[in-house]
Amino acid sequence: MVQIASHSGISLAKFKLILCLLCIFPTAVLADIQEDIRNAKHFLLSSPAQTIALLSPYTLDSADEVSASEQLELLALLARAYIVQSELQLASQIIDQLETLALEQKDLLYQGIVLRERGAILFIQTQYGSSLELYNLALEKFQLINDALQVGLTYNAMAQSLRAQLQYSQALSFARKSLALLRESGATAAMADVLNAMGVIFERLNNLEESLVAHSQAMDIRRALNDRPGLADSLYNIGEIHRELKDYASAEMYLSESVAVDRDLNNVSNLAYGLFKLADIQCAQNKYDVAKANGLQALALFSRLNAIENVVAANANLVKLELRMGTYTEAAVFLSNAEALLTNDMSAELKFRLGIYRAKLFVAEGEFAKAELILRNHIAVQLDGVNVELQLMVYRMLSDLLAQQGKTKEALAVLNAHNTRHDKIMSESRLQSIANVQSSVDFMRREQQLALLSRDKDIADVKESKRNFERNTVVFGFVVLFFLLFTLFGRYQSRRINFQLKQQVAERTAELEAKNAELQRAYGQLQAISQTDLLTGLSNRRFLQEHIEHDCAKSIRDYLNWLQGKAPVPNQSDLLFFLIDLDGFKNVNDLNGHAAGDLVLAQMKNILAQIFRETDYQVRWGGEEFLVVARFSQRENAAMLAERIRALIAETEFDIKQAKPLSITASIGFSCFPFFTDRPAQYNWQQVVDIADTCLYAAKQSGRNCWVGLTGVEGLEKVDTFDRLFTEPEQVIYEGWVNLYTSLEDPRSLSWQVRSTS
Ligand SMILES: Nc1nc2c(ncn2[C@@H]2O[C@H](COP(=O)(O)OP(=O)(O)OP(=O)(O)O)[C@@H](O)[C@H]2O)c(=O)[nH]1
Repeated sequence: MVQIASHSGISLAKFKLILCLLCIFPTAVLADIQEDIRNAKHFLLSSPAQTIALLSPYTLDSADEVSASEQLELLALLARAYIVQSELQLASQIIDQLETLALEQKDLLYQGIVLRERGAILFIQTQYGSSLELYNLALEKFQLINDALQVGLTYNAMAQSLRAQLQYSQALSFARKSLALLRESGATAAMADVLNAMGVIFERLNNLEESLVAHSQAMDIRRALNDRPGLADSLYNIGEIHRELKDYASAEMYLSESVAVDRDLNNVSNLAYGLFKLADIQCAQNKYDVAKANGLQALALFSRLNAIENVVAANANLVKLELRMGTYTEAAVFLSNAEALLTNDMSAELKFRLGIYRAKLFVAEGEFAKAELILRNHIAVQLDGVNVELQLMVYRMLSDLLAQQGKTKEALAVLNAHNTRHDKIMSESRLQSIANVQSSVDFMRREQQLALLSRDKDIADVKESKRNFERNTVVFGFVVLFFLLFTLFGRYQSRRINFQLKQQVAERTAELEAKNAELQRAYGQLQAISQTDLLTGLSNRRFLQEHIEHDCAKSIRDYLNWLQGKAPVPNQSDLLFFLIDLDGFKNVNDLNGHAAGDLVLAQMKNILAQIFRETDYQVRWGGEEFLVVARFSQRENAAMLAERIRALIAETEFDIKQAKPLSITASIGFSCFPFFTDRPAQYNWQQVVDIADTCLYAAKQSGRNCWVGLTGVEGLEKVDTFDRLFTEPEQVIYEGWVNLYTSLEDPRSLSWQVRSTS
């Protein structure tokens, strides 16, 4: 199965080219390295020589453009390739380089790989215990970096080591762990290798059915991956199991396919082994012709490969075949060929077998003594490593031979020796079992140590996660605090904005209210202006018309309440209407100028203010005529007020901005609303003004500087005398419909103007 490694000419040329490119195009070199590593991996199992050829140039000192990680990867690949090729010395040298670099780089992965590959070398050197220790150390490294794939691969290596130490159940347990991890890592090809190893272990445990299952699973994977060399291996292994199960037909079928694949692959070595086994199986089925043909082909191939021991073994099988066929001459030829090539360093069992065949031939030829000598030598040597069955068979052959010669006693002695040997072998087997148990205990102890390590790691992990939790809690706390502060800040901002907004709204509202008030004021002013006489500052007619109706209504209400018995006699419910007209005003203008007349008129406000309340209506009724309404007063006060007006005007010295002040008099006519207190709504306020006006006229007619007033008399028949007041006032006064008031000493001197009704 081993191929001879050689550096191909192409690779060396490539190496030189790389050295050139290293100086000129470092990036191109890097690309080449990557490609070479990829190709090297590809060839690793099918053609490790190719892997070595591709990667060796990079291990030289001059190749310093190679990065540390690439150097680690290619050294590991190279080491593996040398191990596959069984070039253990070279492999060790590469592993030393790999170790130096891995330690330098503090790279746990490659430190683990170094340990595992050293373990692999020890395994090949059959130092299984030591290899297992190294695998354990490698395992620790891979567990530290939590690399499931590498742990899986290492478990498989450990399984093989344990299998070699005949600790099959432990081996199986590791193989299963390996399988689970590799499945988890998706390393399908490696899984096939483990299944293959499991198949072998089951075979050793004599659990051939399980072995078949494992090998079949490996075969399925390899078929799916189109791994032809792997498929050939699986087919070979399955064939072997069937052979052990003595299901030769199936064994023949699988081995035939294995042979076909190897023939396709031109894998001469494997083909030779396949044909060798196939021949043996066909021999067991008594298919001597095909068996011989295949056996001869195997012999030819082994010869071509110069695999001398295998050539001897192939000859030995042909001897067995010929012996079974009874063709002793051919058997003798093959046996002579084998014996001619046999050397001391060859397998003890092979030598043993050849001895047995030679003895058989001697027996066939009647050369009993020679046969006996060989058999006795075989018994004396009792070679280790020789198949037990073969060893015991020698006893039986010798016993038979002696019995055949009538040497019954000796035959019995040999049989006894056979039994002793049998017992010894059994006892050795027991000792081996004890050794296995001891080894198992050692393993268990190691596993316990691993479990402790793992527990310590778990505790450390828990502590770490506690620390992480605490740290995360603090971080979380900060995050929460941040959000809290953020929310509070948001609220503060929102409140601030709201406050500003409220403030702005309040300001705007205040502004609006101020504007409104201003507007109201302006409107009031406008209204006041529109209802004020500009010259005198007194109200105008419009003002009176606006307000007087409301007062009249109240007055009427008050009197009606009294009349209806709802209230006592009203004493503050009369509206006293005074019409004041300046006397001879035309003369004022004429004599002093219009401006002087204006000055006189303007000073009337001050005079009226001295007599009337602010709430009374003081109106410039027109020209030099004024109307004053004393509101909610008593009609009994009217005459007194009229007199006060007259007197004050008469005694006032009007400043007309001339040398001398001006004196003037006024005539006053007055009346009251309601005119009749017991029929308050009979005359409206305009009618009352008309009555006052007729009174004023009478005062004018009666000499001026005096006053005249008329009020209705209550308790009379409700007769309308209004028109008559203008047409025949004196008659009405006389009839007693009205009360007459005047400042004239003799009311009879009053001169009434009589108007016609229209
Ligand atoms: N300076 C001035 N004179 C005015 C104003 N309004 C009216 N007059 C004048 O007042 C005078 C009123 O004259 P008349 O109606 O004849 O009455 P009088 O001269 O006062 O005579 P009697 O009323 O009969 O006493 C007119 O000459 C008008 O021009 C005014 O606002 N300013």
